[in-house]
Amino acid sequence: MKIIPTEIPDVLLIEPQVFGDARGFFLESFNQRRWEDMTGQSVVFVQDNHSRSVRGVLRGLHYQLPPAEQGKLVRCVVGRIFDVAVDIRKNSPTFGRWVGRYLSADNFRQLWMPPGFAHGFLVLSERAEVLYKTTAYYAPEHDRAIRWDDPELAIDWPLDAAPKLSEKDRLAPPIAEAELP
Ligand SMILES: Cc1cn([C@H]2C[C@H](O)[C@@H](COP(=O)(O)OP(=O)(O)O[C@H]3O[C@@H](C)C(=O)[C@@H](O)[C@H]3O)O2)c(=O)[nH]c1=O
Repeated sequence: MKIIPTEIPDVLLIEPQVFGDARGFFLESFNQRRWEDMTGQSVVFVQDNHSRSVRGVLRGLHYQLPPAEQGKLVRCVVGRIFDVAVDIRKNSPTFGRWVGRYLSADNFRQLWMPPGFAHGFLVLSERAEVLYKTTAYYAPEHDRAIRWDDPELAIDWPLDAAPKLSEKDRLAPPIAEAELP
């Protein structure tokens, strides 16, 4: 497992070791002891999520307010996505900044964002299946969204057409009007 820092120190790109052979491949998608040794942080995941989306779907930017804030470890096991983490911690020196990385079934990369980040992704393949572990349970009453195309965030989504959004995401406010953690 390799940990690659990003422009935002708390957001990490993770490359698991992949053991390929004539049958296919094997990898450890998460190993708590190795994670703690390599990041120096302890983490407890309580929920695993799995979504499938078609090309052009954009889910996000989502987060949960305290006491239900979620750290997320995200990977894409079918297809390819552009995955984004936005720092929405009001007192953070990187508040409002974002990290975007391509995650795919071919590169096996994972993106880690701690609690205090909004998360979203754009699907770049015909279909994509995204799996992510979270450090807190889903809590609909604390669930919030920020608009994906907020000019203040200026996320450089690799889009060639208008994205397909949920109703909730279409109506999401800009960060300046959002209730933040
Ligand atoms: C997120 C979530 C949704 N649901 C239900 C609620 C709803 O009926 C249905 C679809 O929910 P949503 O429209 O919120 O799903 P989605 O737009 O995929 O929401 C997800 O987006 C990505 C970007 C994230 O980071 C996640 O944390 C989550 O917010 O699934 C759960 O039961 N548990 C969950 O953890």
